[in-house]
Amino acid sequence: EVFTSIGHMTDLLYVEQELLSSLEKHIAEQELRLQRVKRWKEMKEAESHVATSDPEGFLGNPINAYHTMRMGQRWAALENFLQESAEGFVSRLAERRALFPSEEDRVGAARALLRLQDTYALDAELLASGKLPGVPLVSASALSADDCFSLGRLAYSEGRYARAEPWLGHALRQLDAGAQEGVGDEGTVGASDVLDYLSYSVYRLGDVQRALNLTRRLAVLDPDHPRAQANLHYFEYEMAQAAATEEATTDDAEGDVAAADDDEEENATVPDGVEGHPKGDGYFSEKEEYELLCRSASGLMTPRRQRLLSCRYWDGRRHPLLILAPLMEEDEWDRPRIVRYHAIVSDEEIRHVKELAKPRLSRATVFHPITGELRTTNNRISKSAWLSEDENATIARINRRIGAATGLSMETAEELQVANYGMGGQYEPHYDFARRIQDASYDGKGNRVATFLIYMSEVPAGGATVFPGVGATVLPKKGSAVFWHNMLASGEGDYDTRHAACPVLVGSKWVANKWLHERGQEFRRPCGLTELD
Ligand SMILES: O=C(O)CCC(=O)C(=O)O
Ligand SMILES: [Fe+2]
Repeated sequence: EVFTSIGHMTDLLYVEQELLSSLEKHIAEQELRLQRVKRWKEMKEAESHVATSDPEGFLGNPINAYHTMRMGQRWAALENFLQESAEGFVSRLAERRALFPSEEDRVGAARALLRLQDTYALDAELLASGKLPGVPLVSASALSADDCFSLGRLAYSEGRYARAEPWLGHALRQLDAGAQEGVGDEGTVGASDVLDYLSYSVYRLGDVQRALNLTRRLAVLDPDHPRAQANLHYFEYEMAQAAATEEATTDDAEGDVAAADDDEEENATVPDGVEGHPKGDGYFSEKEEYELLCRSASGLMTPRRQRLLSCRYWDGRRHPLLILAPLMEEDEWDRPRIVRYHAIVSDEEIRHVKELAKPRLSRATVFHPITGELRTTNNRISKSAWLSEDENATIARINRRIGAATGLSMETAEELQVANYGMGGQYEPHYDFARRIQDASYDGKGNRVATFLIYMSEVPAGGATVFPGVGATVLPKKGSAVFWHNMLASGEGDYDTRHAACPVLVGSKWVANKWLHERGQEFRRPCGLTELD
């Protein structure tokens, strides 16, 4: 799929550009051909006029009669001419079809939009308009009624009626405001499709009166609609009941209402209370904590703690690479200690690394916590590539700089992992170190003792690295890197290092990870004596 990396999606823009220029050529050719057809038609019209004003006189001329006997061939020639005209372009289109995003991409992209909406609490109408923070005004064209309907239906199919309602409502308003223009069957959603889903969503959200009004509209538009009449009666009945007994609730007889898309039209059963909050106030699940941190740029750093953080020039204890050009080291967080190195890689190096990585990017995988298998999941939406220092001097230079900055041995480090995030690209909360003993040995190199995370792009909106357990937020800044230890000096994993990459709202986020391992660090970072050291 392509939606998981913005870098790969850029190829599509060139495919479209090429198709547009062949379409332009096609249109120019068509215009010439149409002119020929028109001239032919005019000539035939003149002949036909003469012929029909005196049919027998006309056919009395054997030449005219002969032409008339060839009538079939002449029209067949026109038919061929008209048919073959589209062939060149259509076959070009067919060739390119293999490069188009798949249905899996479309659904992935729709899910990404809904995820962005969840994480950043975005209004459907605002998102549909494409006017997002950090986006140049001209660059996004709005989502059509069709698009809004698909997004609403996706949320609906997951039982998320509160999420579905604004999308369906926006689709309906767009349809009411005027028909959409498209070619072929683009833009075919009708108000009755939208009303079908919207009325049921509204009903499930408890607004029976509005569900009734929408269903009335549906019944007028489409009197033979399979669900409209029955639902209409049911909603009317329920309104009457509600008027009779004040405390009548909406969900006591849900089985009688038919939901759009339901195979069994009676006994519609859709999961209850999907949007509800089962937990009491003041309790945040990790996911909520994660989303909260992603929304707030500053994290939970208090001014008092903040004062203890500082920045300094760092020469890696007089490391030869850094003596003349010390790094700017800045504290980002105190516990776990997270530091940032500014300007650790240059724009030129970044350009080069991206170029090396791009053709090798493939969908990132995650260890299954129980089986230990590597697989792709929605928790990690990015593509990545491993770059070896043996094949490239830039990679070798970056690795040496990481060694100098951290003072750790690079002998047991993994290769540089370059990642590019896709639409709504994220990596949900995880530890970088392995928790299963089987995985933690890493072929005798020991566990991932530390992470050096290089930001290779700015991210105009979203895409922060967050640590939900402690409330830390780190914003991507191109050319800088953050560094933390994943393990306590005792050799235990530091569970406070659980972290995540927030969904990218606007931009193409690139990072490079360098994971350093335990072996080789014994004299550089000695063990502690207690479990918590
Ligand atoms: O991209 C980020 O901000 C974090 C990435 C990360 O945690 C990882 O790749 O392990
Ligand atoms: Fe990570």
